[in-house]
Amino acid sequence: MLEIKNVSYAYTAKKPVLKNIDFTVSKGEYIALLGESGCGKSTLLELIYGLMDIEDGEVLYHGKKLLGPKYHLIPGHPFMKYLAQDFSLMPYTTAAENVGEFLSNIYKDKKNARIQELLEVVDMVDFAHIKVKNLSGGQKQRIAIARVLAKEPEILLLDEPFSHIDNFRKNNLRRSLFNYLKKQKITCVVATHDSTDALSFADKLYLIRDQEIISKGTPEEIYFNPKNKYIASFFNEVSEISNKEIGINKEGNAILYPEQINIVEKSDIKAIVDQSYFKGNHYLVEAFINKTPLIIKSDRSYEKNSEVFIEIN
Ligand SMILES: Nc1ncnc2c1ncn2[C@@H]1O[C@H](COP(=O)(O)OP(=O)(O)OP(=O)(O)O)[C@@H](O)[C@H]1O
Repeated sequence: MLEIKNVSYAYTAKKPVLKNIDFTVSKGEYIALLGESGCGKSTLLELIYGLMDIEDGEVLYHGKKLLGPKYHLIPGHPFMKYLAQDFSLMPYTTAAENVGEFLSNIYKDKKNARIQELLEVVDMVDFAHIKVKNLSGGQKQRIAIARVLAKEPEILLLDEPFSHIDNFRKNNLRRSLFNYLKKQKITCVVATHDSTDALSFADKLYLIRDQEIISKGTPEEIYFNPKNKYIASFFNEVSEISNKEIGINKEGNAILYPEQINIVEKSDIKAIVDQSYFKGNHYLVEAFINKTPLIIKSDRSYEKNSEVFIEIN
């Protein structure tokens, strides 16, 4: 078990980056750290990996404190791999050589089979003999993922692992990688600002804002019970409207995803359409109740200024 215990961190005395970060990760679990750019996700991964010393709080693995660079000549730990945003590849050697760099040369066949297996996981078999400097950004990122997997780490820390990969490949790669990690029971902590990296695969999400974890739970728990609009808007378009305006006899506001609002033939709630946006298999209709905007999922578009009736699911 990996334990992050009450970790706080500041690069400079005046500005804390992380405050009281506390969570545990079981073997084989996939944890996603979700937050806006600059909220401290990379810093947290670097602290877990041991690139900086933790003055306040501690990180434990199997109950043993992990120490930072003050105590290690080479920072990091043999059972853990960290994929930073800069990939750290060797540009003048081939993709396959990069993946196999840390594998033993004694059993050549075994080494080559392992490289092949990993190139398959990241769908880069066809590029095995291309020098890394000649690969695209997304291809480099896929090779970097294969490289950190090569020596079967017990813990994998990935910082925005799909940031350079086009949507065309992203879904397949996510499926392939996370299924592989689950099969091998590799514990994984991913830092991302993209909820789609997390929703379908993560066992737990931790949302970070203003240095702290503001929400934690399974993807379903957080998606269906967001504490506020900020949290909900990580996952989807959101509308916030006072309960009274939508006929709910309760103080406060309702936070609604587009699929929770329906346009129906007749109801007591009227809205005026502003725009309809084509989304492939549905439309998002932006409509106003007085001055409050609502984003509604619909199977058709509506003319600007048309009057529609609303029902809340
Ligand atoms: N070496 C450093 N020295 C001083 N401040 C730093 C250093 N590295 C990061 N910071 C600051 O710490 C804060 C958190 O940065 P961090 O890179 O951890 O955020 P992030 O959530 O990973 O963002 P991104 O997704 O853009 O990488 C930012 O305000 C950043 O400017």
